[in-house]
Amino acid sequence: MTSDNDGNDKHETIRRAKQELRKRIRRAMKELNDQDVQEQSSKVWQRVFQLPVYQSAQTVGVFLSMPHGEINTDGLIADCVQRGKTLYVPEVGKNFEHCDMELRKVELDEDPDPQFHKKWPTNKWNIPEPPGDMPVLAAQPGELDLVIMPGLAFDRSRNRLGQGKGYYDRFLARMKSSDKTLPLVAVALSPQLVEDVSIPVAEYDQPMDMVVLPDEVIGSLEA
Ligand SMILES: Nc1nc2c(c(=O)[nH]1)N(C=O)[C@@H](CNc1ccc(C(=O)N[C@@H](CCC(=O)O)C(=O)O)cc1)CN2
Ligand SMILES: Nc1ncnc2c1ncn2[C@@H]1O[C@H](COP(=O)(O)OP(=O)(O)OP(=O)(O)O)[C@@H](O)[C@H]1O
Repeated sequence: MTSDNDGNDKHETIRRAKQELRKRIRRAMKELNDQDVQEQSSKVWQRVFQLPVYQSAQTVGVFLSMPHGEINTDGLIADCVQRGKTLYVPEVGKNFEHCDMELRKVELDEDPDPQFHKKWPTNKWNIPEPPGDMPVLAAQPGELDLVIMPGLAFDRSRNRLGQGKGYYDRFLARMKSSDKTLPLVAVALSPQLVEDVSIPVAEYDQPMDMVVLPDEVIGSLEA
């Protein structure tokens, strides 16, 4: 077999293993009821609020949660607004084939609503996105102090399995062209930590600096 073919086989094996794991974790997340999600989410935010890297970050990339199967980020958003942090949120490209994503600056008024996103339009996954009349300011390399990362599953080596479109992988690759290191803090609920297998990783997958779960924090960061 040629070395080229070996490379293709390897990618195909990784892709299939990722798909299997996504199915399993999506199924496990369906078992959680709304109360489980709320309780676990607030335990995660209490841990995040104590992190020096969070406390010192002025400009933070966050995400606005999907209605189901994910940590609820309302508590995080409210805390950021109350502390006067500048927020950037995902906006996916209109061309869904390209899987392009920007993190866009959230322009808030003098007396901001901590749940501003509740009035925003939603995309095809029911995720709120910035309204058309908000100035389009996309995060540039070096601009963010911290990114709070979504993901479907994580392991103890801080590898991440995303929703499968590569949005964050591509975004982070673009943000890398800056001298400033960008701390990546992933947040997840208990069923999303896989203990029996490792997350399959390809070359473009970046490990997280920290994974914050309801009952523990994996990894560390200097403030
Ligand atoms: N809240 C939140 N916002 C985010 C992300 C995220 O993970 N969470 N993303 C992180 O990248 C991007 C959106 N990526 C997504 C990619 C796929 C699906 C999704 O549900 N896909 C399939 C699932 C079914 C299947 O394939 O089996 C679907 O369309 O139903 C959702 C979000 C940007 N915004
Ligand atoms: N930096 C990159 N440049 C180009 N293509 C990429 C890059 N990162 C990932 N991809 C492509 O994106 C697709 C999805 O990748 P993968 O399955 O690793 O997504 P994911 O990490 O689970 O998703 P996400 O980042 O959206 O949460 C793959 O086909 C992969 O080749």
